[in-house]
Amino acid sequence: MENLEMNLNFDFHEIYKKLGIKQAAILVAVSGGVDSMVLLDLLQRLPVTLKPEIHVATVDHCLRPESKWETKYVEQYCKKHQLKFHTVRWEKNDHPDQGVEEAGRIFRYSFFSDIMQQYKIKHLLTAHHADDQIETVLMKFIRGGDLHQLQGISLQRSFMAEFDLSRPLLFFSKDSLYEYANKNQILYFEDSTNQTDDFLRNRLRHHVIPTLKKEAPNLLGHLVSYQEQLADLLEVADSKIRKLVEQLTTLDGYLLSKWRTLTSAEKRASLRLICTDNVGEINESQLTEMVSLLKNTSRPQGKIDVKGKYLFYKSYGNFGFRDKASCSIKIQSDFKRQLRLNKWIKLSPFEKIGLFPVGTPTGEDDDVLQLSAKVKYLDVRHRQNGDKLLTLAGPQKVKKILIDQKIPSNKREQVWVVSNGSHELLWVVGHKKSDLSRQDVNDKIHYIVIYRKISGEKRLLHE
Ligand SMILES: Nc1ncnc2c1ncn2[C@@H]1O[C@H](COP(=O)(O)OP(=O)(O)OP(=O)(O)O)[C@@H](O)[C@H]1O
Repeated sequence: MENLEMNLNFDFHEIYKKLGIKQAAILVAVSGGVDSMVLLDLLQRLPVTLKPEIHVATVDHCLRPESKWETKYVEQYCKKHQLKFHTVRWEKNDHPDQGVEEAGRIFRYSFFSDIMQQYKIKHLLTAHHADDQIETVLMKFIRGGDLHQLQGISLQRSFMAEFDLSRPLLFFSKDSLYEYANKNQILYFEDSTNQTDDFLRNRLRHHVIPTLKKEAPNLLGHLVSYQEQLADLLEVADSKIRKLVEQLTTLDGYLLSKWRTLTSAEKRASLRLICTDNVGEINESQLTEMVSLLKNTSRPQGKIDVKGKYLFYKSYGNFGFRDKASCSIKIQSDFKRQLRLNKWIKLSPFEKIGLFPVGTPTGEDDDVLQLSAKVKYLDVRHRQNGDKLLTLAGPQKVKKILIDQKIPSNKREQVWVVSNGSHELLWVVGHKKSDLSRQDVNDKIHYIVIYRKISGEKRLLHE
């Protein structure tokens, strides 16, 4: 017993030193259970050179009748030991869709961050210990998911960007914490819900972990060693994969031709990271589906529904993700306006088109179609089936022009055209002009049609 206490104290000092907190103010998350009460005791025994200014935070989740007495006990303890105490009651679940455990956790950490902001505290300490670590890793293993999660609970990580969260008891077993508490007559509460088998964590704690520990008394040592190896490998691999993804990235998504030059493992790993960056974690079978879509050279376009919210698309040279909501914004397909001399027509908040006499000044970025006096009627509308562009060589199918220019199918519908009132077009705006409109073909140019994009700044001035 004597040894144990000595060890716990000594190791705790060493670990605390490594955390780099020194004498700064800290917030300790204390539930009143054995783990956090032992942590509080150990913190107060730190040598003066390390001893921080201790604030304590306790959330009364109001889920058990006894929780208010536990909170009261922590408050009295703090008063006796001259520690600053903060508490709050959780009376309303703001995240009912999350499940009570998760919603409680969100509330707890948001309370901690409020206190930390108010008192300018940078460091939060919780009492997670080695058995929590084993339970967490087994739970991740059972539920499946991203390999990074098998690294489990870390000794220290950043928290809400501006703070850090440290778990100095992470290498101590729960048994050693009980022994320490009993030896030092530390009073603590047992959470009655911990005895039930209602939660996966409890089932692992009561039935699985004791059996594993019997087979491997140094279970935690093995776990720590695996986690260290995994952390090293992931750090090296992650930075390499990140570089690959950067090389694939363009303004329009990711470059398919470059992705196809990668090895099989690089293909999957880079795609996995692209998914995480854009839509969060995805399952491996969906990743396989995406890989085969990208590898399929006979289909230049394709899409896959992801999580009901996104579309993973391949479109000629690019691939990437789109929000389904933004893809489903329907264009007004029956839009049709006659072009009248000296009048602009607003096509969208970002673009307009107008018919003007030749000689009208145009801007550098304007797209201009020249017309002879023979033109009697002109309208502007979206592309329709059967549209053909008039050319000297005969009519050309608009669909073919757009496919040849590798315009993705969802963008093809949005293309504007200028027609003479039939399916015969003079201009597929932004893509191809009828050569019948060119100066060398027509006797004399009388009119010009100007297509102008309105930039954000100009748009504001217009509105
Ligand atoms: N009601 C509470 N008030 C203050 N701190 C708490 C409370 N409950 C738990 N904590 C802190 O969180 C640590 C982990 O507790 P527990 O394992 O019950 O929570 P968890 O929700 O499983 O974990 P996590 O908070 O990391 O998500 C405790 O050691 C303690 O420091």
